[in-house]
Amino acid sequence: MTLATERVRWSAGGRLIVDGVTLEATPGRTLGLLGPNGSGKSSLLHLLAGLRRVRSGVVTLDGGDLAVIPRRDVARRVALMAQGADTDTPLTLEEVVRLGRTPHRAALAGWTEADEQAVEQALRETDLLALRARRWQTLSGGERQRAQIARALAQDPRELILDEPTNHLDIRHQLEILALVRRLPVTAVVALHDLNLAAMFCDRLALMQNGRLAAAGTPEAVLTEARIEAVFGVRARVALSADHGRPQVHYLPG
Ligand SMILES: Nc1ncnc2c1ncn2[C@@H]1O[C@H](COP(=O)(O)OP(=O)(O)OP(=O)(O)O)[C@@H](O)[C@H]1O
Repeated sequence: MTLATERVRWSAGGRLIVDGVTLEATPGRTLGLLGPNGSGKSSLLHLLAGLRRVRSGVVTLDGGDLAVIPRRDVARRVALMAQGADTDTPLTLEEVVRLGRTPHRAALAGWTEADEQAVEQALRETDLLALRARRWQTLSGGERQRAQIARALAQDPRELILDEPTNHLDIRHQLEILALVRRLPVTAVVALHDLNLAAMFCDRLALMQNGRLAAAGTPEAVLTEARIEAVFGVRARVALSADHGRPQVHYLPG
């Protein structure tokens, strides 16, 4: 068991933003969250991370109501890399990644070997060892994005929630980061805009539309031509890739 939602609703600004979503992540697998701009993906991810309270319904972690689990216990389990979390900090890249260890450290306790190893591993896996001493302000958008992912990995979560983790990355790093997420022994929920990358790297997909779940299931089941047109308003041809066997979307003009 891991993260799940049951008929979850959340509203803001007098509007229902997440409207009755029931969803279950599969332990150890990668769930991709798709949907047009403003369809409620980020809002749902914040609910899954326990950073927002549902208006009705329930978010569960291992079957228990997330809202009653102490914040620190949730932070030891669930890491969220949010969109637009970037700040102008005077810290170095490595110092930012080390912040990921905060939920695991007792008050006044020193830096441990386990903390050190988690940070080293996170820097290695995100290809950032060479940049560790760089000041945050001097990093490119993509380098910062990889550092935010490294910070989430240093948290050593069992549930890893990523909101568009690849939108600033070059194609090699997009492929590497998504392959890494799939390879890690975590339950991952990842919001993505690239339907082809989602199909390649996610075990299951959930498609949001106007705050509701329009479809959920395997990439083949979710990414049909009719659904892409209905949800995104885009005509497309979908074929199984001869190289990796997953659906690949070819967008059609007009
Ligand atoms: N705190 C808030 N107050 C008012 N409206 C909000 C708030 N948070 C989100 N919204 C609105 O809710 C809708 C869904 O936003 P959300 O960020 O969850 O969508 P999204 O699917 O992640 O979009 P994108 O693909 O553009 O990142 C949007 O219309 C947004 O403006």
